[in-house]
Amino acid sequence: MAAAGLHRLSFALTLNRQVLFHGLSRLQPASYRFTTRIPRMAFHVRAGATKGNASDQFLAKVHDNDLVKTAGFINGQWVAAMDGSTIEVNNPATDEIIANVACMKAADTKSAIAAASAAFPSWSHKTAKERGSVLRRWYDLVVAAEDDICTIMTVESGKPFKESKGEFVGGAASIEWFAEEGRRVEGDIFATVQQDRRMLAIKQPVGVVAAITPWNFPMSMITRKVAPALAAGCTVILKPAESTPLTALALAELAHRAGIPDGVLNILVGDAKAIGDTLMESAAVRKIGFTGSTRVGKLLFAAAADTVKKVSLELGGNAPFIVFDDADIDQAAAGVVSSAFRNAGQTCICANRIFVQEGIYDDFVDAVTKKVGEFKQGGGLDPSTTLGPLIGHKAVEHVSGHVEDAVAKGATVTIGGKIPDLPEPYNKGSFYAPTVISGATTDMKIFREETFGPAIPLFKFSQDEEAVQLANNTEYGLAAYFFTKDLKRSWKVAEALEFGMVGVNEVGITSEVAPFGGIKHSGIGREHSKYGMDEFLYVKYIQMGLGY
Ligand SMILES: NC(=O)c1ccc[n+]([C@@H]2O[C@H](COP(=O)([O-])OP(=O)(O)OC[C@H]3O[C@@H](n4cnc5c(N)ncnc54)[C@H](O)[C@@H]3O)[C@@H](O)[C@H]2O)c1
Ligand SMILES: O=CCCC(=O)O
Repeated sequence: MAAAGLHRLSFALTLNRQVLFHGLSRLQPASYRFTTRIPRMAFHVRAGATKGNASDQFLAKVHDNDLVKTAGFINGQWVAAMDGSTIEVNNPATDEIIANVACMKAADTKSAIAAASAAFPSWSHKTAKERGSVLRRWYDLVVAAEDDICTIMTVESGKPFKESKGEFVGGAASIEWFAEEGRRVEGDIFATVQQDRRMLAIKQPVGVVAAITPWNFPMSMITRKVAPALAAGCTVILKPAESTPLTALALAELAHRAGIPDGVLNILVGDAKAIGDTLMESAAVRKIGFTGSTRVGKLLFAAAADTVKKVSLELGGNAPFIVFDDADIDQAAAGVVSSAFRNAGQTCICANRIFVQEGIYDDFVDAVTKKVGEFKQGGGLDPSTTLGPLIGHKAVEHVSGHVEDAVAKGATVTIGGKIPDLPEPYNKGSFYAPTVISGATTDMKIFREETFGPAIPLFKFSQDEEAVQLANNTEYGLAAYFFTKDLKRSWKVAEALEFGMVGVNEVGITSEVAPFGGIKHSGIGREHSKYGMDEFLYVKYIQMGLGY
């Protein structure tokens, strides 16, 4: 990959200007020196900096150890917040500050809206092939920077490096998929009802798109919105989560190097409410693509009404996982553990409520408890770590509140149920021990609410209908899973589950080729696949009169 050689991207974590950690692109293999004490993080861009362009500015900021204060990307320029304010970014495994980034607000947001609006006419008039080629270059540069991006993700989100790699593969695949999919946007020609008229429909980009993303997947939640929006011909203002902005900034730098024109992709880091309100009030912003909590999603949904924006919302989940008595217990236990403890339980599609048929209940509790006992908690850059921290101490309180409530109502903790004893510096991190709860019942918080942490409750059921009724007994409708070897049961249960996605004998359901999204309070709209492209297009009906 020639571009990677010329435009090699490297990131350095610096302490008192002494480089403690250095991640390099795959052309120059990384020599990692792990440290847990990283009070300050800087992106270090080495090559590809042509004098006077934004990469050069980026480089200069890094040399001043100053990027941390700018960190907004508007109209192809790295900019500070207009009021000069900054916010801290923490490593949740150690609670140490790794960066201070710009805290942008309403005035910065207005400037990004102006840039995205000005860039829209020329970007939307490019051919799909031209846009696809730029996206493909972005994909190539992202792939060349894989280890750097995974390192950043791990340090700012806490997820183990191996999990960052997993997210990276999916996140990069979204760019590749939509780079290709843009060329397959097609319209319709309708059979005419009058001899002197022709009727057809074309699809056009909706305009300026606001994308707001969460911290639990710092890369893939971004690429699955930004890539289809850009492929469709829209321009974008992205607001990543304030706790994980660094991955987004790396993606912006690579997008710039790939040739995405100024103003087409803008990044705002900072005050969520001020940025969100300004984006939602703006008549120029024609679409909001949001992933995050159901609470914030509902606020944005209501706010979008005023300017009648197109909306897609990927919100919270409370996924059921049903294990029928004919299932392979080991496979089902492995499935539960891999789904429920992915990203330390902080995945919207994590198995959250496990329903086990009574004949196999005790064996299943034992199998899951044994598997959960194999996790090793610690810092994500340590290769032996298999379970990372939660995003913050509040999240630990939320999970422990669910566990305490379950125990108070009669459940038994078979493993975990506490804050683990970890050595320095992880004793300051936001860890909760992986936890299994047996004897769970429907009056417990853990049944009704999204736990979003490493604790799973096991409920007992006897009949198939009862399992489906329990599974559907939630306001959420994102993902559901079940394990059985019975074909007839598979169809009946898959069709009866009120969820946007169903995994049958499988938990790895996310793919760029398949529609991702929920129903009920889990959201509206779909990401990925051909449906994910439609979210950024509107249909225009054209009638041609031939009788003039
Ligand atoms: N359905 C999905 O695809 C999916 C994927 C990942 C996460 N999630 C959900 O996300 C939640 C966890 O993420 P989170 O805690 O970051 O969610 P969150 O709703 O607190 O934050 C999400 C984003 O919204 C921003 N935000 C917060 N308040 C805002 C406001 N008033 N206006 C505009 N933006 C605002 C945040 O800064 C962040 O960028 C969980 O509920 C999880 O299930 C859903
Ligand atoms: O948190 C939600 C995203 C999960 C995924 O992409 O598999």
